[in-house]
Amino acid sequence: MSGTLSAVPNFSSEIRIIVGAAIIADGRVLACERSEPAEVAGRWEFPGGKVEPGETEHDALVRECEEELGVVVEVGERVGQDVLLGHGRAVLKVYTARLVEGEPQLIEHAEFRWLAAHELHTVPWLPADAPIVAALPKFMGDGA
Ligand SMILES: Nc1nc2c([nH]c(=O)n2[C@H]2C[C@H](O)[C@@H](COP(=O)(O)OP(=O)(O)OP(=O)(O)O)O2)c(=O)[nH]1
Repeated sequence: MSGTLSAVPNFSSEIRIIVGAAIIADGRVLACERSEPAEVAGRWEFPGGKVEPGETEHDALVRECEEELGVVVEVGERVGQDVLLGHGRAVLKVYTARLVEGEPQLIEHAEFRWLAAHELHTVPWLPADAPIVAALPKFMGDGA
């Protein structure tokens, strides 16, 4: 060991990518209530999670929607910009998606709701989602 930190992989500088799916059907988006961990339980989010090593963002979205909701989705366009999370240690990227197989099941979430554009403010989103929620209506068509 040289005693310098340069020989040690600096995991702290790695930025995790979190992907979220804004699943849209008939002008409504699927909002999901987190059941855990305690700090975020009761807050609402887009289904999704961390991109695993070797996985594309697209693959991660498809996998997370299957794990969390039991559905197959087709991934569409980016919604809004990257949102920094955890003091810059992670970045949230949200994409539109549409259901191609199955109906959402409550597997990991406490509740879900299909919200029209004018109802987006009716649930307490995770704070980081605010700019994404603001950008969403133009992707939702005429469902208000
Ligand atoms: N899925 C998702 N996560 C979000 C959103 N907004 C937001 O701040 N987050 C944060 C909450 C968490 O700190 C992190 C995602 O972590 P997660 O626990 O859902 O990821 P995961 O499913 O891969 O988790 P795990 O299997 O490793 O426990 O991103 C959002 O809209 N969707």
